[in-house]
Amino acid sequence: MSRSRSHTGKSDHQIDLFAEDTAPETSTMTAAGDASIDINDLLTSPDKTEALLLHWQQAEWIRPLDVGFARLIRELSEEQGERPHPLVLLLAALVSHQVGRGHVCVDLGHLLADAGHTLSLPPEESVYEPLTDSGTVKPDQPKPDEVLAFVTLPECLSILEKACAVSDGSHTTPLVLNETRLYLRRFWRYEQRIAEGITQRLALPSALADPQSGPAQTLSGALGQLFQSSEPVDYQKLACALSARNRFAVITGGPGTGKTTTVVNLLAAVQAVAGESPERAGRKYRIRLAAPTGKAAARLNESIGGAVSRLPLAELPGNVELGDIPSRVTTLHRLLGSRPDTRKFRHNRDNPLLVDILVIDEASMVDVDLMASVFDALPANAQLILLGDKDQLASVDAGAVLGELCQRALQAHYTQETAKWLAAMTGSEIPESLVDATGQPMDQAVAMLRKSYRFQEDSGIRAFAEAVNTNALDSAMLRRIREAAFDDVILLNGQSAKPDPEDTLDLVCRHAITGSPEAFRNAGQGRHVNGQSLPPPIGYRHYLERLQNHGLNENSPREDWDAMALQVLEAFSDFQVLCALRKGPWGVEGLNDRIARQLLAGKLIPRAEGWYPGRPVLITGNDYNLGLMNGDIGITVSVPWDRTETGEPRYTLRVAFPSSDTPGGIRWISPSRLQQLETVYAMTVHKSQGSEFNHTCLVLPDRLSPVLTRELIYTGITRARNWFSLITGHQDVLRDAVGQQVVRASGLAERLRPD
Ligand SMILES: Nc1ncnc2c1ncn2[C@@H]1O[C@H](COP(=O)(O)OP(=O)(O)OP(=O)(O)O)[C@@H](O)[C@H]1O
Repeated sequence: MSRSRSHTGKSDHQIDLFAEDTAPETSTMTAAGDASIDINDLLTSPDKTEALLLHWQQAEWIRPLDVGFARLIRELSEEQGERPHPLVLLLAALVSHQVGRGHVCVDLGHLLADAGHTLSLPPEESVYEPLTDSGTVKPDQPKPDEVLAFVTLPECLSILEKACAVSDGSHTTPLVLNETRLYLRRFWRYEQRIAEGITQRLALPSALADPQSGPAQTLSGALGQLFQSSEPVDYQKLACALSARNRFAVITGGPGTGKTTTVVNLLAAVQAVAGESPERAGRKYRIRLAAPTGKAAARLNESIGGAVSRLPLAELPGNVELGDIPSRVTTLHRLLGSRPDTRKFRHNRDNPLLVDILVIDEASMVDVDLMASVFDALPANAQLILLGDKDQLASVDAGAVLGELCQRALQAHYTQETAKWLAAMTGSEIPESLVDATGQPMDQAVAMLRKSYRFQEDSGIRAFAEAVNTNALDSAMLRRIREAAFDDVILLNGQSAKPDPEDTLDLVCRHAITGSPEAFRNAGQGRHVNGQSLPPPIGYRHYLERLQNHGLNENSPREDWDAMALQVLEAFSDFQVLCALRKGPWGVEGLNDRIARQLLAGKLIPRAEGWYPGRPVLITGNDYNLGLMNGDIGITVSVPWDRTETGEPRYTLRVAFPSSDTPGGIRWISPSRLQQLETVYAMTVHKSQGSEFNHTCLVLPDRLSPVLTRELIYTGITRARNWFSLITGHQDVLRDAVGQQVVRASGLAERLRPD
């Protein structure tokens, strides 16, 4: 068992993983009192491993929660009369750490091959200037790759298999080992419930399977009416057909590829099939639409109404009426019936939703926990359709469900049988490149939309997003952006490779106020979109001036205040600064502070701290009492509705939020009632998911960090509807970030593969 192998070139270590059986128990070590730790010794006793974990906790490499979980495993093992192997404790803390970083599990093969990279430990604050003197990364700190350097996969698996805290899931243990993946039990269950929900649905027979059957003929007829494209392959029509056939389906596509349009057509088509079905006796399907956040739900609400009103209902079979196609979108939490202080929902296996078809938009934001709850709440034969952009950032919490389900979407991998069926339903041949005789069941339920209808062929936003997404960001593209060769994209400080940080941050503030129309091609003048002339890009001055000059007074009726607040909220959503980080001068905190001070200097706001008229706020946690959801945005307004002791009107501050119940309505909430919020002149790209802004400015810091990834840059760019500006603290950061991809450890794709 003894290993002697130099892995860093610095020293040779010998660790015997089983030495703990004979090693004398030393007194408990505390990280505080132990400056240097002998790497050879770390996996020889639970105490020493715990001391190592405490060191990592003190260095803020791992969370107290991770150490606490390892302790819990130790206690549980000892209660069962087992002295836990130190490696089990170490891995318990590391799995917990990985879950905190969005992974569903730890792949032990990857971990042992490259622990530093797999765990992102030590945390890389910067690759340009290593923070050796910052106090965060201590040179004498034993690193995970050093500690795990002599552990082999077979040894590791053998130790885990013997541990009483670990099982294959067949009985209740806090850790589950599935092949080489180690899970916290809860997350293993989430993944299992999702995989079961999908597999069970994919196996259900479809009344549409025979192209000659009545229902299939109705579907084909309805699709013919709904899609009149002259393209050789209409991918929207194909997606509709595929999703109609399956009780579980995924439609993925980039911005403006017509996900909403497709799903509205799909719902009309399936209602036509229901209307013609003798078994259903004309009874239509009960359909619900949901999105993971209030913001995403509101956006879909806006776009779906238009798409529904354009449906050629009179031309469809099955007497489809407007009321058969839902146009109200709810949040997933509201749909499932969330309850304060518990993760459990009102709707579950025992109390399923009354629904035949559920459509979830922006599904990339749904984590494994919520997705498992969706499957729990759905009746066994209900249809689930996920919509989203597979290339966007994954959910904030653990998992990357949509991304994993769409791993093979680009090449489709449709079997001959699927391709033939699709050709029969849509009337067009499926390209050979999308056909694969070895296609898997999951492949037959995924459709990718490939043409953007929102962005014109010459759109810079579209070209830039595509270049980022395909890792094809070359100097020619960057030059075009820097020189305003596109109408809609500008790199504002592209002249210098490493501009002065203070100058750059000042530039962000000036840009945030005006939107810098002069920097865009033709100063942003003369653009037309869908035949309408587009106003030039704007910044925050626009909404603040609108608020300052509202012209209302004590005698103005409440409806006028509501209408004004709505206009101000709309004006605010015309522009948004996005950034990658939370802390530091380039993060949300630093930029919010700096932009507020600049707005104060420009007399656009009366104060830069605390509550003041014009302060925009982002809700950061669900508040069921107030009916506010994480991601909701409100603007602070001074209103004359309170009275002084003498009965005179007194101006006080209220925060105006768009009403989630009444379209166009406003909820006025006193600042003191708001619990979890932050100022939102700057917002993280993560928080911006599900939102879209007329003009988006993405600020990248002056150094690379692990959060700066291709998915983050792509998500940032695709939040822009008409104008996109980029400001970067270091030009290499953009290139390097595009080279980093998010890979989340999970076993979902593996579980969906047939044995
Ligand atoms: N087949 C089509 N032919 C012409 N225009 C289309 C077609 N499909 C969609 N559009 C138009 O393209 C725009 C974007 O469509 P839609 O909102 O359905 O896309 P989306 O993928 O849902 O967008 P988002 O990225 O905002 O989620 C809309 O103006 C829509 O009317």
